[in-house]
Amino acid sequence: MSHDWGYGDDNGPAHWGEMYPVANGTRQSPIEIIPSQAQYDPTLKHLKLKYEPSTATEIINNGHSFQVGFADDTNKSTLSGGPVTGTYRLKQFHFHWGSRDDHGSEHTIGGIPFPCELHLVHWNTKYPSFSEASDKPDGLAVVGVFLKLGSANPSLQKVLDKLSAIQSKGKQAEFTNFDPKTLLPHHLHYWTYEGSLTTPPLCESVTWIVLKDAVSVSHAQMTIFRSLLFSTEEEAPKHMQDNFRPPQPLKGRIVRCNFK
Ligand SMILES: NCCOCCOCCNC(=O)c1ccc(S(N)(=O)=O)cc1
Ligand SMILES: [Zn+2]
Repeated sequence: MSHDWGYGDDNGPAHWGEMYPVANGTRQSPIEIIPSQAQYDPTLKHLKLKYEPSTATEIINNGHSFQVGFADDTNKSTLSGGPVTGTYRLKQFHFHWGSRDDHGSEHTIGGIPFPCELHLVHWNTKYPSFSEASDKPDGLAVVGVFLKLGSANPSLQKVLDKLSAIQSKGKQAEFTNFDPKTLLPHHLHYWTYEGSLTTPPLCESVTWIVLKDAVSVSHAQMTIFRSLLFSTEEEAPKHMQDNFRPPQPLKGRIVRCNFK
């Protein structure tokens, strides 16, 4: 019987290595980003994100987070440039958040967490599919965006308005005509490093691109995230919160940045 992973005391990040030994590998994510130790790399290109709103398809509560899925059978929504070679297709975006506003992100900046972190997941089109790409060293590119407490975010609200339809694990609803670009800050300055998925199977297949600038989220909006449930409709309700992995050892990796 597979021991389902989660974020509880008995199946959380401290236990993931029992089932997924790569949890103790050499390029695990997230990490603590220390700006003063990042190396400016003038050869890094600007990040090119091209998203077509019609490729958004559905919103799903998968029991660990909620995600907005995209049709990835064409190059309509892609990431290129930045630290990557070639073209990566957008597959989904999702979030990680805390039980209170003083923590919740996966990456931290100088040891400081944010209340929430957005991940936009892309796969390398040199491979035939996301699944094929997901365990290759250059298979995935994830853009991480910090959400900081401030004014309500109208673009995020369009996503949050759908959460009542997917409160329990396994529920999904149609979600289309949404442009993920509206969730990004104006400037795409970034840190980049070689890492992994931050949830099992923790594959060491991710080129991380963490944006320096954050976007806003209000306290009331954070409360909507926490109204989701980890549990199915049949189970005792467990609020979906603290669904983040803490920072992992850098193990000699260099973090580069495209800004001075
Ligand atoms: N089925 C073949 C192997 O598939 C392994 C890939 O895992 C599939 C499910 N997980 C993910 O897609 C997945 C995607 C992104 C992130 S994260 N939080 O690192 O952005 C974590 C997990
Ligand atoms: Zn994530």
